[in-house]
Amino acid sequence: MRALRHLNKYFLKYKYRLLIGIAITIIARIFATLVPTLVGDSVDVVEQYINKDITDLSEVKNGLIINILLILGAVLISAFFTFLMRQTFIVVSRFIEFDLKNEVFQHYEKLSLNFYKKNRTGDLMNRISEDVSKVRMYVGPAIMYSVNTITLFVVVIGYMISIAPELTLYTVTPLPILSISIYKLSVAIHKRSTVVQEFLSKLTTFTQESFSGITVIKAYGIETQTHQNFTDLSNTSKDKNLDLAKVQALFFPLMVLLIGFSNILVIYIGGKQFLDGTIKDLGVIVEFIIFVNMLTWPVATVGWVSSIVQQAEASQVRINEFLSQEPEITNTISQDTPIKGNISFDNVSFIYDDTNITALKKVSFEVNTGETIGILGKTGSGKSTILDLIGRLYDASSGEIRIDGTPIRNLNLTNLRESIGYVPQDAFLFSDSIKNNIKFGKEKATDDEVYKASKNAVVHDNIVGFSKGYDTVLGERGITLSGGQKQRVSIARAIIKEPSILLFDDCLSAVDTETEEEILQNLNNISKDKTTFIVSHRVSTAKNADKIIVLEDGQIIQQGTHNQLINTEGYYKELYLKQLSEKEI
Ligand SMILES: Nc1ncnc2c1ncn2[C@@H]1O[C@H](COP(=O)(O)OP(=O)(O)OP(=O)(O)O)[C@@H](O)[C@H]1O
Repeated sequence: MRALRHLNKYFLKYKYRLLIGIAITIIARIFATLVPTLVGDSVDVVEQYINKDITDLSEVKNGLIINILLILGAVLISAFFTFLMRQTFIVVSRFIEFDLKNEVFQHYEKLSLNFYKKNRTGDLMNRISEDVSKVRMYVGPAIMYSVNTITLFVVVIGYMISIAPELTLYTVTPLPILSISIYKLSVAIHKRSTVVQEFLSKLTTFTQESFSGITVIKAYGIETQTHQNFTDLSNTSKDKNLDLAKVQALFFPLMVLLIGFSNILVIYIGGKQFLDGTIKDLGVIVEFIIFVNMLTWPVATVGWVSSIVQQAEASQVRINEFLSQEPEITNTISQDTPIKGNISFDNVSFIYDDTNITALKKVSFEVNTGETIGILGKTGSGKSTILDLIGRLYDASSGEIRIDGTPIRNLNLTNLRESIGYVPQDAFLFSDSIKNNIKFGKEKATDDEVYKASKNAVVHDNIVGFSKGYDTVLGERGITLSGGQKQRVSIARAIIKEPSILLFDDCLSAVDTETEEEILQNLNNISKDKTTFIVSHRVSTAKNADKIIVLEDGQIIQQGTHNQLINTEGYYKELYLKQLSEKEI
């Protein structure tokens, strides 16, 4: 139960609704317990007529009609309050489910990239949907049935003892057996449903990955193999589901068996006591039979509820496991720290802790506001890592990164991220309209601003060429756009933000050299008062930069301007000559 304590804050938040729910439940149960008493009274009236204690038939009829009307009234009132009971408890459970999902989602968002590398998307999705649903069963049905059972027990057993204590004892004896059996069954159900849950997780992950990577699957023609893998996985999942169904199938027969046993006891013991005169009225036996049936479901729910609580506990443990993860990168500075964009790296090294790869080794350089820096180097040399460190997606392992003279960790993280326009290597577009994808960089941007940014990113003409123009909705990952179009929409998204720092990570790789030239000219105008980083594999992209650094194995091996570097023997000159000859070809 320790993990479930996490939910106490929500119980506190909805305490008034819960208290009202408890009051409603008590009222509903009191009216429900009137029914057996009234049925018993009706039997007594008939018995008295048969025994000739009452001789007037119309008196019997009147008595019965009044009882029937009272029963109808009690049933209606009880039904109405039962409806309100469900409305209260189940509605609260839906509120808590909503709150918890939001809490988990917001926490996911705060967690650093390392967390996403260690945990699979399918697992993240399952904890926020399946696990939260299991927890809802605890905050809703489990609590509702517990309050219901306790109320019914106190009211019904109290009343039964008051009219026939010995018969009560015999009648309720099988009930704990029912409760324990249902509990044992529920534990077995829980064990099997945990396995079912694991397979559901695997199936979700498999499906999600298959359809995210559908292009690769189709391109390699491995649909049959993928389908076979899916079939194998879902076959195992089906077997586990069947195992579960077998145990679940025992639930109701077991209940019916034990109810039947209690009924036989009431009839046998009650009948004997009626014959020896311990029980005066036949109506008592009828009342008891109805009471036993009334108690059976609540007693069964004791076992069922304990299993729900166990499952909720297991799910909450999984949820808490993620909630307790501290974001590695946090905002510790509350005051605003406006950012101009003078950036310096001082002996910065960085090791990816999951792979232990040293991506940067003692890197030092400086860029000032208004300057553009080009970063070149072989693949895996650490170029993207430099950009990631500027956006504080990771913190440097050693050395110091300063922005406007302040160590990056001492800057307000929100201000820092707000002042960065980042275009990643792998442009990610959301399944939304092109316009909204661009406005993602500036939510309140006007249409004119969107057009201006698109024109600067040289993608406007492409967009207006689509039949729905800027309202064209992109598929998942923007698959309706070409690689170069995606990159340019992604550039428009960054520049519409008008940030003080622009980070372009090899984002012109899928664009032809002519368009690249046009974009670079536009960027030149836009970035006059900004600090711009251009990571590239092409000399043509970086040649106009104020400064160029060349990386190899995480170290700066060359730096200078284009003119300086083409006149110096080394990687840059070789690359330049190679790419120049390719262009001539
Ligand atoms: N998220 C990560 N987790 C672990 N290691 C990583 C991660 N990202 C990059 N690396 C490793 O760090 C090194 C530097 O990678 P980085 O992406 O910075 O290189 P790059 O120069 O941008 O390469 P490319 O030109 O191919 O984009 C590489 O050896 C890479 O394998």
